[in-house]
Amino acid sequence: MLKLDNVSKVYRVGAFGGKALYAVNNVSFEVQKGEVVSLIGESGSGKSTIGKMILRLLNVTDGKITFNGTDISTLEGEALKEYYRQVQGVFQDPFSSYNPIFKADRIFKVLHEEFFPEVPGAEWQKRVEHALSSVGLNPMHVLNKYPHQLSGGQLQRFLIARALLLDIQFLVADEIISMLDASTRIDVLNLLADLKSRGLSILFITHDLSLAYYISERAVILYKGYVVEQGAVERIFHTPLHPYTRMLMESVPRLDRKWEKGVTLLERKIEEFRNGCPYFERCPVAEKLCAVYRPPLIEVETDHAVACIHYQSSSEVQNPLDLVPQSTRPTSSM
Ligand SMILES: Nc1ncnc2c1ncn2[C@@H]1O[C@H](COP(=O)(O)OP(=O)(O)OP(=O)(O)O)[C@@H](O)[C@H]1O
Repeated sequence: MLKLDNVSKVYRVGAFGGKALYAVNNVSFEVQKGEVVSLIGESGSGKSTIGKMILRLLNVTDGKITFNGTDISTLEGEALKEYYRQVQGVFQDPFSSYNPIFKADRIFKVLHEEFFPEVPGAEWQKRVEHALSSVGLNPMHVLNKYPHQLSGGQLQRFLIARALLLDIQFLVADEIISMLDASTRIDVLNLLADLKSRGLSILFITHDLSLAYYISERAVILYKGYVVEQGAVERIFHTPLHPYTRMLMESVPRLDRKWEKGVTLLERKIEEFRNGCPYFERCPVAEKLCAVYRPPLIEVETDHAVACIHYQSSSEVQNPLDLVPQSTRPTSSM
């Protein structure tokens, strides 16, 4: 359904845009119909940039995004409008999507005028009420109110209802539950699960591995714009391979044990680093070679790929400076 092929995004930064910042680097993955794929990574790893490129809010610098086989960068006019009927996004801060001087349900009026001007008002009202009910809201309680009179969870559901009115096939859900309280979180998560069971595909953007495990079938782990691990969420959750994914797993608080270990920060000299593994600075098991060698994603078992030198056989490793010829597979203590 939706496919990213070697997608990169470069921002021009610094004085007069003289420096290139690779926010997303050569990322490839696919989301099938009715599938939820989680895009996981810490702040600044490029998650939102990917979401915005899918929603055509940002152009792709390199590579291609296709939706049902069509390169989305070629869409214009009616074809682009049709794309937005099928692909929509909901973002982290629900309040920022509303203008506080207008009632919250204005988003439905705008949608009516823009996409469905031929539908009579009474019929549209019925559709709005139906969409609100299907996201668990009582139309009587939430219509005709200003944004400040509704909770974050209700506003978030409004946005999902808006997407449903378009009869979308693909939803980009960018950190949509991070601002909600625990009970509302679970409601919105269950709503997403329900939408999935009705055939909707979702790209679920999060920094929280446990949320991803709850909702998705597949996961893509991003670090500094690179995919470091991807595959079936069960495999990643139960057998995380990349040292970064392991660190994320250690950061998940668990009720059955005291939280002792946090983020591993190592004192590794950055001067040593020359276009090597993006995780080199922080990796507890990095070798000298990792400073200069960037490992490709290698499938180590069905539906589980990792980009780490420790999972490549030494013959596959192209040592750019002929520094260290051997690398060994990690032991269970890694
Ligand atoms: N318009 C921009 N111009 C320059 N750099 C940008 C721009 N937008 C994002 N970046 C940079 O691109 C990188 C990726 O940003 P992005 O917002 O995609 O990360 P993220 O993983 O979604 O983070 P968060 O979880 O904090 O939203 C960051 O280093 C960010 O500073």
